[in-house]
Amino acid sequence: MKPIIDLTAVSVERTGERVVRHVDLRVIEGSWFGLIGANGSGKTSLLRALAGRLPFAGGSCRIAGVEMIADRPARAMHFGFSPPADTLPDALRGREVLELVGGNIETIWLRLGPLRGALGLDALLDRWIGDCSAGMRQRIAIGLAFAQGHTRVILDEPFNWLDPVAAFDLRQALRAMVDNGLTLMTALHDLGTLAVACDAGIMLASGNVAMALDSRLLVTAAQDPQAFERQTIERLRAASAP
Ligand SMILES: Nc1ncnc2c1ncn2[C@@H]1O[C@H](COP(=O)(O)OP(=O)(O)OP(=O)(O)O)[C@@H](O)[C@H]1O
Repeated sequence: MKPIIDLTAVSVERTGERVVRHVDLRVIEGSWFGLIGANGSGKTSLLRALAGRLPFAGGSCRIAGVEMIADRPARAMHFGFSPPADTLPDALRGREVLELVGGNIETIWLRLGPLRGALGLDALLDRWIGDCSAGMRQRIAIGLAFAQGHTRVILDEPFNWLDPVAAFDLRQALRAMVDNGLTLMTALHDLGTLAVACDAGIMLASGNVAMALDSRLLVTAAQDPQAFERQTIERLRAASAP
């Protein structure tokens, strides 16, 4: 199958230091691609560059067959991307932030589909962002990534701060949307979600691909998530050993 996102030897620099090095990855349309790796391994930097929030320092980034390595605005237009939850404006209510990004709330609900209930967004519409807990902010931030109706969405650690019920409901809703055609990329720290929900992925270590997690491996992982967790933890430990 032809990839919709095709990165070859991409690099990203932060303050002059190369933090993503010659990474290759391919994402098939209508699939969920997971990135795992130690803190500081480059997941956020790679996702932010793909979403046009940072420049690439080299390589090739083809999206739907079009080269976009040097075109940050085109990449930013192409993907839904949630802002970091702690950067949402305190002085606005949930509804105002969502409508600023996605227009009329009824249209936004249509775009969000099962995420509206999974994220409990109705209860947050009239709440000031400044009065929201970290998990409430996270719910709104995830909603924003879908508010414009993108069919390709990038989420950086979307399960952070969510309570167990919300995390479960979000995972189910995202999986249902992927089964319906959404292409999703997420950074994850939760190996259980990677095993049971993702179709493919990579493990990053010090900005390099330490392990490709292909669909065959993840099908096996879903059958025995505990064994997958043990093996992956060993790989992560080895990959981040000094
Ligand atoms: N705003 C920034 N300015 C300068 N360097 C940064 C910045 N953000 C991250 N870095 C550096 O880039 C490298 C990769 O960080 P990045 O945030 O991409 O890792 P990560 O895998 O997402 O980590 P985590 O799991 O902790 O979120 C680290 O060495 C980090 O110190």
